[in-house]
Amino acid sequence: MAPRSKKQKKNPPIVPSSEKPDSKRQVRLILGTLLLLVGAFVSFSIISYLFTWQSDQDQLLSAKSNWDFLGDKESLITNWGGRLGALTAHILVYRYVGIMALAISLWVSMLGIYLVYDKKVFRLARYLRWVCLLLLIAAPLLTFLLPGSAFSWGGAWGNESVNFMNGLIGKMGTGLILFSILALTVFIVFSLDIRPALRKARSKAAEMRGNLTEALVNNAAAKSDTSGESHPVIVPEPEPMPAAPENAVHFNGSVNDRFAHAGKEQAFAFSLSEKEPEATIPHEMQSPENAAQYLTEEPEADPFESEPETEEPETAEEELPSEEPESAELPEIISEEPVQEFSFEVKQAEPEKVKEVPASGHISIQSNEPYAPELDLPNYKFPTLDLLEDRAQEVISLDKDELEKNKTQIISTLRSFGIEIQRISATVGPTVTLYEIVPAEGVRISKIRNLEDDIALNLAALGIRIIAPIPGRGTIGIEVPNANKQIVSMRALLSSDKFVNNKMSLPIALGKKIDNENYIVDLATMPHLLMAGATGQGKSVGINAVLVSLLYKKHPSQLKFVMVDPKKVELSIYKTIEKHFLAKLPNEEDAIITDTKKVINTLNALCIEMDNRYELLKEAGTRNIKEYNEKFISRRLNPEKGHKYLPFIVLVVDEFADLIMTAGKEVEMPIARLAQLARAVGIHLIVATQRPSVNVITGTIKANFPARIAFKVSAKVDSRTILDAGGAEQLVGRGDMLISHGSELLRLQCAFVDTPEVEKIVSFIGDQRGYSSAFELPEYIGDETGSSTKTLDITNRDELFEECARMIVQTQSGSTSALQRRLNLGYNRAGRIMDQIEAAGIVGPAVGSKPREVYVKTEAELDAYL
Ligand SMILES: Nc1ncnc2c1ncn2[C@@H]1O[C@H](COP(=O)(O)OP(=O)(O)OP(=O)(O)O)[C@@H](O)[C@H]1O
Repeated sequence: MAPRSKKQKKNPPIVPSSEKPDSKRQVRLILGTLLLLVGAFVSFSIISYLFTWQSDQDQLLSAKSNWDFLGDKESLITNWGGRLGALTAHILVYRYVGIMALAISLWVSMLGIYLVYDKKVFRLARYLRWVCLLLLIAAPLLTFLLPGSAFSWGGAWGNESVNFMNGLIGKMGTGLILFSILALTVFIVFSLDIRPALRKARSKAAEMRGNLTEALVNNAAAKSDTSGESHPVIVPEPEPMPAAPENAVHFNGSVNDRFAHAGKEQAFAFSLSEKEPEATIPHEMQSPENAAQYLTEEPEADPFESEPETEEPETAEEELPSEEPESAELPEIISEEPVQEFSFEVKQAEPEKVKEVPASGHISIQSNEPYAPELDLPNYKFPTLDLLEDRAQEVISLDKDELEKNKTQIISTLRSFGIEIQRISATVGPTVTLYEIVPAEGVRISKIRNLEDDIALNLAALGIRIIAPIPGRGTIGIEVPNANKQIVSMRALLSSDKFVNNKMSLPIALGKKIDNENYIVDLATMPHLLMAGATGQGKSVGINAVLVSLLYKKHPSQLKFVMVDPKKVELSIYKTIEKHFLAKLPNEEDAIITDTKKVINTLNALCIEMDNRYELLKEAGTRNIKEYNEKFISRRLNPEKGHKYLPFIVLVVDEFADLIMTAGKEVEMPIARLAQLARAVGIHLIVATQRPSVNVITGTIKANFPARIAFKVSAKVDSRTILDAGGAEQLVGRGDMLISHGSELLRLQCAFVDTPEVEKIVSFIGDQRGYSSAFELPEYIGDETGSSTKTLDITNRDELFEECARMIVQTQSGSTSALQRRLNLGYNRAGRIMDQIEAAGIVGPAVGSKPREVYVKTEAELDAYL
């Protein structure tokens, strides 16, 4: 057959690879593997880019060059393909052809597979045509259809071509042209499919014609029968199947019709034979078997098939339906054209696949892998215990003489006031020893309580505290400071089982109780901490103990600190861990806030963060941060709807009195609001002050800080201000403290951690790879302070603010994506500038994906405004 010989010319028989020169095969194999890997990597990176572009784009665009970006070890890239993946996807998608770049990478993978297998697994030439067509048409179409989208669906090509066409023929014209091209393409593609359908329709018409003829003939015969006359019946040509082979090739449906109806519907066969008079193989079509054989050979003659497949005849033979002329599978089976059409459908399905893969890969809902926030910094190492001093040797042995002396003195003192006791026992703590007495029957406790000062005077010791009675013990306690005080080792606390193996959200090792039990509590349940005490009594050490505990237990992705240090020296040591653990306002230089004005903005930003978090919790149907994060980790929340893993935020204010003195209500109000509400959303406060007066620790503050720590204070009234009870004035200093938590009042010796140790810990953390910048708090644009706040905002504006505002006024389109494209800005920066432009009243609020309304109509108006 002519077509067969043509094919043989086109595709010489495949030489088994073993017969080929080895080196050639090896080169193909290596090249194929390389292409396959490159294609897979680029596809993977592009899919990832769909989800990670927002966070990576700023860094990509701010890098001086691509090489700089690739070499920047500090940059924190979220693309699954790392820096190279992010850059490749960015170039292909953003700078060139948009999401259609995926078609290129898939094609490269196919080419790789082809080279590796050494045979035509895919129809590469045809697919290449498709890729080109997609790149040309789909990119502008996507840009046209998604005009306000921040994501560059059509890439630079899509944007430029649509912009050009918009300018040239307007939006309507662009739409018309694009859709016409689309319709034309679809028509060209589908025209291959229309012909079998047309053929089928024709054959149906012919069949009907045949039936009609037959009916007429029968009718005529019946009439002649009734009239008694006998006329010869003229029936159209009786040849069963006069179809031409070309016909069989191009119009398979009708061919099958033909052999299915062969012998039954002569008129049908006849009608076809009329159209294809040069029929040469009608006999081959007489049986389905023959027809199958015949048909399987036909594709080779298909003039539309540029790359006939060697495997296809087998498939055709397997799938050939024997009787069903209208089988939907028929085109696939017997002709190349339908295969071509089918492959088109597959290609259409490819973008769907792309949609699915990211959905499962990124959007939590479909992935089974729990989300791990630690993967932000997978190589982060927690500080080691050897960074802390080993103070185990400093444990002071119990002085029996001292104990005996104190016991005798207590008994004789009480006796001198007419108080007899039944029993006395002692518990030796790190700083004080607790003597517990059981008074003789009939002794009134109030009598002992009233004698507190006299007993202390008689014992001639500083720091005596009488607890009458000890709640829940039925005894009266007398705390007497030890002559030799023991330093509570932070290292011992942090290595204790209670600290290492607890399930607390924010465990803090505060110190040791009198009975030497480690006091480790969960800051999340406290939920805020107020620390007060006279200067030099151990407040800073206390804050360091809390911060160090958290640093030893939490990963940077789980915890952020907002540090306020009006004294400028206490917390500055933590600057080293800015990129790991600190949070700050956008565009703010220092993460440790020392300026009162900035403190107000920061506190208000925290309130915004709190409100935002409440919104997220509400949307997620959760009641607190724990439930929310659990839901997020188990991938039941969609990050595309703004859900994200929420780290705990701990606000540390070192000198609260100073802030209240300078800013008063402006500071007190947000602090009170945060203290009241922020607990559920994981924002906790640690506020310290050395002036525990009532105008600093106001009723509002006190009411919202159930956990309060008092170091030694100078007067009983201060102790009452802090704890609502006396006792803090009796403390001995150097970390000796009272903690009031709920109804409990406990005496603790604070764990000691020295500044050099903290320095070692923070530099251990700071030396590791961190985030690209500190955790960003929401921007706060003050409005209560009127013009002064506005002036402050102007100074904080992005340097491209004016340029962007001008561009928006010129184009009269408040589109963030346009800012991104034209000024080569990252998503976040463009969004921030747009917010500033909105705050300046130049554009209106965001309305879905549409551009914002522009309020300023002319440049002159804008100049006047600026
Ligand atoms: N827990 C402790 N164990 C042992 N010594 C301590 C402890 N806490 C504090 N000290 C001693 O007390 C000194 C002063 O402590 P710290 O600097 O914490 O006081 P402060 O209350 O912060 O003072 P200021 O308000 O003036 O900064 C420390 O240098 C240390 O020697």
